[in-house]
Amino acid sequence: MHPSLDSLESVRIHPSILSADFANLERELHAIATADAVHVDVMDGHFVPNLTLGLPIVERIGQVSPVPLDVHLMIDDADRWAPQYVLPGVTSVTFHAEASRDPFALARTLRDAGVAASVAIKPGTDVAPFADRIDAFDMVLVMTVEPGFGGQSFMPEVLPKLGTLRRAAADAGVEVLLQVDGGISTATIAEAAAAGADTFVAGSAVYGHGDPAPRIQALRDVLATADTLGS
Ligand SMILES: O=C(CO)[C@@H](O)[C@H](O)COP(=O)(O)O
Ligand SMILES: [Co+2]
Repeated sequence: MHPSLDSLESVRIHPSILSADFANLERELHAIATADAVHVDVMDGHFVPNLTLGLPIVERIGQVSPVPLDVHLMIDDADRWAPQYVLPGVTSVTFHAEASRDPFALARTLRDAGVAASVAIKPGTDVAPFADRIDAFDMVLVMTVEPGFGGQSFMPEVLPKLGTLRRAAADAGVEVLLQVDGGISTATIAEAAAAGADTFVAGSAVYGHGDPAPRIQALRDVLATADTLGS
């Protein structure tokens, strides 16, 4: 596993600031200080039909956040842009396989630049090529919604991909984080954990209901009593 991930606990909650109050970002970041990382959704209006934020804002978030940044790039031409997101405070950069000409070469570039290299796959994307070369990545993000928007419904039909990846990692003898993103809540997190996920992004389940801290704890509480890591 990449050294930047060593100090984290075995189950990880990453609130997505996509559902935060963008007019009060610094306050919203401090409100999730009990999380393991903040998930930062970068959307370009091309790869997905939504536009969020880019390099200067991610750079500033990295300067003020009390927790590490888990950057999720939903942008075209990942090969060109992803390395530029290796910024202070950023511990992992996730790019979409569908937006890269060579995901394995890009992962190498990110590792060499000092961050955990992570590839994301949309619900319709075949997991096999990434399971076959699982050692190339420090994290794989299995999207549990179509990327682009927060607040969508969880897609349980993608969960078998997690088992495929978990078995591939065991066979290869490597440690890889398996992240799920989209529709994660107290109602769905246990199912994702049982399927093999260990890193959980939650946007609308954490933000927008008053204090986020009890929302983070509620997700942890469900995991504490759930089957995890595909067991
Ligand atoms: O990447 C994305 C959406 O494309 C996510 O990170 C969302 O921000 C998750 O939001 P919820 O589904 O948890 O509300
Ligand atoms: Co995301």
